[in-house]
Amino acid sequence: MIVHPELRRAARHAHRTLLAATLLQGAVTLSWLAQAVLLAFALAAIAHGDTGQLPWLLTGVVAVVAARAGLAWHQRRTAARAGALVRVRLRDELVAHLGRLGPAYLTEARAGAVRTTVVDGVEGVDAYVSRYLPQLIVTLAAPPLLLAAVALIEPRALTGLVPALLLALAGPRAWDRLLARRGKEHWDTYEALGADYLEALQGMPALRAAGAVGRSRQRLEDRSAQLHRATVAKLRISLVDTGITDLAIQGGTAAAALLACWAAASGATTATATYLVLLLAGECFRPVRDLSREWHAGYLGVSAADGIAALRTAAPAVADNGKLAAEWRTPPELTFEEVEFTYPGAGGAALRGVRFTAPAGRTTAIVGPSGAGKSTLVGLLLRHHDPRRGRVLVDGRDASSYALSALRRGIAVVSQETYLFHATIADNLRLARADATDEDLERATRAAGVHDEIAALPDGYATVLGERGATLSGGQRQRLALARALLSDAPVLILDEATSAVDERREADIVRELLAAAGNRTVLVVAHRLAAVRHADHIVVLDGGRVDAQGDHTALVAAGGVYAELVEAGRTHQGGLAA
Ligand SMILES: Nc1ncnc2c1ncn2[C@@H]1O[C@H](COP(=O)(O)OP(=O)(O)OP(=O)(O)O)[C@@H](O)[C@H]1O
Repeated sequence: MIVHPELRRAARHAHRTLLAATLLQGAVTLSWLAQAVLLAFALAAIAHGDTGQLPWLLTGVVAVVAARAGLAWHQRRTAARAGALVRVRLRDELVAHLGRLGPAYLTEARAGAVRTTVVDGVEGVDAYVSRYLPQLIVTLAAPPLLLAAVALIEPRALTGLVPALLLALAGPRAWDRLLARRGKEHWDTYEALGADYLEALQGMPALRAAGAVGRSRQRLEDRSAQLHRATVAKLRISLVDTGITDLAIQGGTAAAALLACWAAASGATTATATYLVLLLAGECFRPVRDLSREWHAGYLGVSAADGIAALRTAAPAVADNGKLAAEWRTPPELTFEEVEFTYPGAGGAALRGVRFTAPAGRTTAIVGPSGAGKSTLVGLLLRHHDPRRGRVLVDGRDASSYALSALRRGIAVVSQETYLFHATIADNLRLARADATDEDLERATRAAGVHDEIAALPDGYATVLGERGATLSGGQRQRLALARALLSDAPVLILDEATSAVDERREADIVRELLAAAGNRTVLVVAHRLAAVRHADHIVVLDGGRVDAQGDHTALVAAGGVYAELVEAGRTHQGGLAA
């Protein structure tokens, strides 16, 4: 009888429907009671040889059985509706919260574990809330009423019934803590197995390339064995629990029967009362037996409850207290003011005293060696994290003063790791703007240099892509993602290594086309390869988390320093390739 606060909270999503399901469950229990009473009277009538009332009594039994069939059907439907409501609302809530947690959360949590919680865990909550909870309430309410009825007929029967009922209900409580702990251990192992499988499936090409498929399979086998052990440990406790309940039920029913027979044999009670006690004693334990059955269905929900609570209450990396709507009349200016940032748990700062302005409606390039802090800057602009010191200003206001969703809607990002979904090319593009026309799609794909390749496919824009765009080349995936970003109306466009998978010959052309298509948006281009950014209005050179220099290409080359070194390294690389 574990009632986890998270599950109680989930039940509130469908409290009316659940109340109806519980009342119907109560009505089903009452129908068993009515049947027992009618049968007791029928048996007593047979014992007395008084068969005149038998047809009415037996017709009553048939009517009760028919009514129960109808009530049980209605109860199951209502409970299923309540379960579906809870499932849908809880999943919505979790997915919305995941959106608030943003990508920063998934750098710590494992995607497969989150998937297991949101999919399997919520299914378990459905079973717990829709089947176990109504039965629990009925089990707590019905036996006391039945005991009161038995007390009125034959009080001596209570000496067998009450201790047995107390043992059946309270006995397994001694195991609750252990049961909850085993359930949690089982769930943690199940989550880890889900996470390992997802990672192994997604990383199959890397595993194969590294010749590590066998080792990965061994790891999955070990995890499966671990899950098996956790399942057996959980089952062992659960079976002890069920065993005690069964023992108490059998013992209590037998004791009540013996007492009732003894009372009848000694002439202390009538035949009707004896039959009534015999049948009602059985009914006292029916809800307990049903509860034991539903417990097994709802146990998964109890095991998953901690994980669901942890995900639902996980604190986002940034607070969403801003109210501004991010509706800029013209594309905004972006300013970094003495920005300092250290990743949680990292040894050193990723950015130190970064200060520069990306002018409104112009293109600013951010360049620098690997690890210089370029992507971190983009993350701060999108508020995946907030700076430890300093400010990021968008259109002159602190980024944190905008509502988070509005700020992120105003900034379209194409990063090195694009994400395309298992859907048609057109659907993937329309993620950015659901009402985009076919002409809008074509304009964007032309600017991103991918229209001709799409048009050459047998199904053109209706081609269904493999998961994560697996049926396209890396360069094609990136260019589709670029087209998608162009389609959005966001006034700020960020290209974070967005053309890294495109061959260098095409990169400069694509960037030129893109910037023309971007119109007067404020554009930030993060790039390793300088050919793509040399024509930017403004170039900021980052090194070791600091701004090393800024200006235009000519001035930066003339000044020497990191930028000139990067240009030189690029030339050497091209020379090496050409050689
Ligand atoms: N999630 C993280 N947790 C801890 N440290 C991080 C995290 N992400 C990045 N870093 C560290 O922050 C520093 C800046 O990383 P960042 O990704 O911003 O560099 P970058 O200039 O974009 O590099 P690249 O050109 O290789 O993509 C690096 O030292 C990196 O190791």
